Amino acid sequence: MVNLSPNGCAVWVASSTKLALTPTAVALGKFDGVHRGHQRVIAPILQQANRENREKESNTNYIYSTVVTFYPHPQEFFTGIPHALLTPVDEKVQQLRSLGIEQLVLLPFGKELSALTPEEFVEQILVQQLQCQQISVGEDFCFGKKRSGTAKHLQFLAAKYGIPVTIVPIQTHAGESVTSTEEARISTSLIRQHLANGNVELANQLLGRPYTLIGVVVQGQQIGRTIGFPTANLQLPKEKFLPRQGVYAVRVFIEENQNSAIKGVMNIGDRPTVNGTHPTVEVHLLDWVGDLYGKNLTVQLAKFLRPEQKFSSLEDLKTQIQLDCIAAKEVLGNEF
Ligand SMILES: Cc1cc2nc3c(=O)[nH]c(=O)nc-3n(C[C@H](O)[C@H](O)[C@H](O)COP(=O)(O)O)c2cc1C
Ligand SMILES: Nc1ncnc2c1ncn2[C@@H]1O[C@H](COP(=O)(O)OP(=O)(O)O)[C@@H](O)[C@H]1O
Repeated sequence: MVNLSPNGCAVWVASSTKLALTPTAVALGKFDGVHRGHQRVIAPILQQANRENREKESNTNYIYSTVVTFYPHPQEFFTGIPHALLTPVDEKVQQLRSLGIEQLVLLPFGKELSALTPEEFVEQILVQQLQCQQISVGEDFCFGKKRSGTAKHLQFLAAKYGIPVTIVPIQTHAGESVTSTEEARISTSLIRQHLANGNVELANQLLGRPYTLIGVVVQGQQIGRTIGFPTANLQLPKEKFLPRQGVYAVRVFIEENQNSAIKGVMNIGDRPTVNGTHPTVEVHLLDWVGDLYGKNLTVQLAKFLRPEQKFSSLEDLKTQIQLDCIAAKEVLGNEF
């Protein structure tokens, strides 16, 4: 599968090593979120691939900058419980493409792969199948049966094949409440925690970009237009991690218009005022009129404004949404 960007650069997505383009310079990990820490792990293989490629005259030895990850998420395989993701596959591909990665290899994570010893993983997957020339991992990377292989172990095993391994130190951030290195560690779980608490600004800092929801607009109950606030209802990938329920100030991009942001307010919740039964994600675009059904929206979260409430009338809900729009304009006002 090839995923093309608007400027024509492509990411080759291989659902098994058999379909991978080789030889490779590999960054190994789960990379959910493609956050600032992940970006540091990915950087060395971009440099390596570029250097090697410039030196090579013929295409036969072209080294593909490749992210190798596991699918489904190993936690899902071990617990049997669906694991929500900050970046489902399509969004991960988008992020990797913007970093300059050429290939994403999804290793099917199951009984077979999880039973490989570290030695077997290196020999079969990295050396034989991916023809790896260079590897980069985070300091806390674990691999192989029962997670028995460490980054240092990988370095030792790969050296036998002459493959250099870069071990990237854990990236930390300096937050106000941070008291230990562990608390300061930039991690997918810390970002999830901030999002679950509505701390969007902190999550965005750790990601190195705004947390984003990408989905297609579907029909709702058609009540929005009757109160003067039509809302585009988003259908998201089922595994997408949702932040705290409530109302947010957001920036919205319609389809391919990635350069023109529209201010908006978003509600994530069950809509108790209209006796909603399931959570929905809906966005009202400020000072904007048009048809969005079937369109793809990219919604960047800027700030959590308030929790969802049950109002005694639609009129009260409308008054509150008017206040939400004012609050959102204040948050987003000077930015575009
Ligand atoms: C900014 C904003 C804030 C909202 N806040 C609430 C809320 O606090 N409580 C609630 O029950 N519904 C809330 N909603 C959801 C509305 O109930 C919903 O948009 C309305 O019922 C229209 O739904 P429809 O798109 O299915 O027609 C909010 C929607 C928006 C856009
Ligand atoms: N400013 C706007 N923000 C969001 N959607 C809008 C806006 N103006 C028009 N629309 C259109 O109105 C639809 C939402 O109207 P609404 O009455 O809430 O219906 P539904 O319940 O189907 O979402 C959107 O899907 C979009 O096509």
